[in-house]
Amino acid sequence: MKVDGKDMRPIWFDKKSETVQVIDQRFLPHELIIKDLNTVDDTIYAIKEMVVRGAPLIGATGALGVYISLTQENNKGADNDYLKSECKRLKNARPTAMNLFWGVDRVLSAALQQADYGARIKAAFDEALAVIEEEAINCQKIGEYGLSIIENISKMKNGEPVNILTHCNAGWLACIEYGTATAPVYTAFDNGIDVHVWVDETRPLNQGSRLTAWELGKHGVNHTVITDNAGGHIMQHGMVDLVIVGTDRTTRAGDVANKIGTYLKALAAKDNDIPFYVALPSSTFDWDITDGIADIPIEERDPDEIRYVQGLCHGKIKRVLIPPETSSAANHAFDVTPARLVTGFITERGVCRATQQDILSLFPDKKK
Ligand SMILES: CSC[C@H]1O[C@H](OP(=O)(O)O)[C@H](O)[C@@H]1O
Repeated sequence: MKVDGKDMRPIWFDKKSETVQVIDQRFLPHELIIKDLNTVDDTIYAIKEMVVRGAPLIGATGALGVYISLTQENNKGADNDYLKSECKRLKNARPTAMNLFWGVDRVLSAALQQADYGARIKAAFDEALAVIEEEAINCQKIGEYGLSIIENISKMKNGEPVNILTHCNAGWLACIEYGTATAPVYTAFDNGIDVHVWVDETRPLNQGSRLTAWELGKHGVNHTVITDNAGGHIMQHGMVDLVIVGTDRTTRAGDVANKIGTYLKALAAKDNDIPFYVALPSSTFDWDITDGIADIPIEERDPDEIRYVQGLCHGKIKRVLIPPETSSAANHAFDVTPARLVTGFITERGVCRATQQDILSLFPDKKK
């Protein structure tokens, strides 16, 4: 996507230095810092500490992590078991996003088909880049399919702004290009449709106020940052026409794991008869499970992410520290929205309702 006139992605292979490079999203929107990933440990750190985050991007980073493992100086010539153990370490970096397992396994499979070590490195590199380019195209298609949903609302409103609420960051920073939840927004905006986005700040790491607001601002999309708890109120007062969120893992029956707080937005949308769509590439479906509440692992992150709230106050960084001696904190990073609260899915193969039958109508190859 273009940022200040320059094409930008959250991850790329720098040909000059022959290094995988990423935007360190922990410093956005204040600073644009680029980080090299030279080792598997660098890659695991980047995923675990959310230097990179967002399901498709985590999958792409894991995919390149397999290539990095093969080219890492002290790994060259390592046997299959060692490569498989490094891939297991990569997959253990974060538990919820399905894309991580999909991306690593896909590149590992491509590599193991080559006996010659040099050919193995090339196969891993080519497959990882294929993952990246396919996910970029998939998000572009999500935008194209989601456009009609926004267009229809715009027509019903005689061109008045379509007010869309989103949670966390499911933008190009979470993917490669376009994003998932933001892809229909960017596509509608680029097609001249008047859109406005309500951006949930998304505590505790503020992916909405830090990342989604930055993205939308750079693209020129009108948006308003709100507290996480304001969503129900603005829905009740007719200020939201549509909710679109991303997902980290969705079951074959349509249960959706996404950033903590998504479930509450889905409940409020249902109560106010507001369409609630989930945008995802097929790499985010977990085809092996149906019951998301029972079977999707929910990441629990360091409670200090709650205890420390960074912000500028009179020019100084102020941290609000909840003393651990007196206050516990629980930091569940995701929740699961049951399919019954989801209006539909926007995928690279089209839009469908949130039922196993409708999902499989788009992905017949996944029928058991
Ligand atoms: C398009 S996937 C984006 C998805 O990932 C985010 O989680 P995190 O920032 O912890 O990686 C959030 O759930 C987004 O919806």
